[in-house]
Amino acid sequence: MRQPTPLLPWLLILLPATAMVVLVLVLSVQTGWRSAIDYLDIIAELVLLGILLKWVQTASVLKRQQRTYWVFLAGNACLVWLMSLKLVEEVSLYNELWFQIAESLFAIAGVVLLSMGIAAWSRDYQALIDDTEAKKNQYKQLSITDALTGLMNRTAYNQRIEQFVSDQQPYLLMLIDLDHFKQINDRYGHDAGDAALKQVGALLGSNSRNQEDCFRVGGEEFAIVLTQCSLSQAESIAERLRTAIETHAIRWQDAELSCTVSIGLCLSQTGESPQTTYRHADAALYEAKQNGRNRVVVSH
Ligand SMILES: Nc1nc2c(ncn2[C@@H]2O[C@H](COP(=O)(O)OP(=O)(O)OP(=O)(O)O)[C@@H](O)[C@H]2O)c(=O)[nH]1
Repeated sequence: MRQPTPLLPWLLILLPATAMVVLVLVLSVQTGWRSAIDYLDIIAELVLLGILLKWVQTASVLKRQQRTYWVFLAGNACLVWLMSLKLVEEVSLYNELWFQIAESLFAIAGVVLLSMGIAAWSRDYQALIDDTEAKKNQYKQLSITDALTGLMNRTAYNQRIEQFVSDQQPYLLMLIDLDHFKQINDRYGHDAGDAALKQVGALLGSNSRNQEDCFRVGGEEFAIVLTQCSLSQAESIAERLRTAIETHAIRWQDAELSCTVSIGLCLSQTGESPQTTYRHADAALYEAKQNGRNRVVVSH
């Protein structure tokens, strides 16, 4: 969007003001000066003029919203013209009909344009607030989302578990780790490894009761948290997930890779810290790895 040149608004205001000063001098010579008391009016009008000019400077913060900015500026210019004419009238006693009409027109135009400016500014401001709010939510969402898989990340996992602990709600933690994942990276390259992580993540997400229950908590490690579910139900879910991954062909370019996972499952105990529950699930996962991988082990 093209920004208005900073000089132009000032010229719009200052040129007529200068013209008015010249007019005052010329008309004063013709009509003579008023009594001293009327100079109070002149001072008041000068103060108002000063305020309006200050407004022009303040309104420059609106430059991003060009239309609003120009409406404000035009409203201000009209009022500056009005004040200038009033000054001329006050100082020089010049009071012809065209002067009165011009003053009225500037007064009406000034008030209408400033009102329109204020309405437009309120709309712009509201849009800015909405935009900021939307961006804040977007950044918040990004901060808890894993960029590769699109699943919730470790931060989101920690927040969720903290919530369970503070609500004293028991939960089942399933730690899922890809088996021999290093070999996929070594054999097919890091991009193939990424593709495998994405596809396994998608599979876990779509097989979870709720996508929000599924997290990527490490390089090739995922977690699923379940509530209102018995240990044996969770074990069948884990078994179902393990089979789904084992039988899924991971597509990478023209190749189809296969991959298995080991799963450690643990039920949190009342008063237990999140770290302890995680350690128990991790120990079960380690056991699954030690016992030959591609299996589910429940922590007892
Ligand atoms: N492509 C890719 N690889 C990753 C990412 N994060 C971690 N890794 C790799 O995952 C591999 C993990 O290797 P290990 O810890 O030895 O585990 P593993 O080969 O799966 O063996 P086990 O867990 O014992 O079955 C390492 O090679 C890491 O470089 C990632 O975001 N993308």
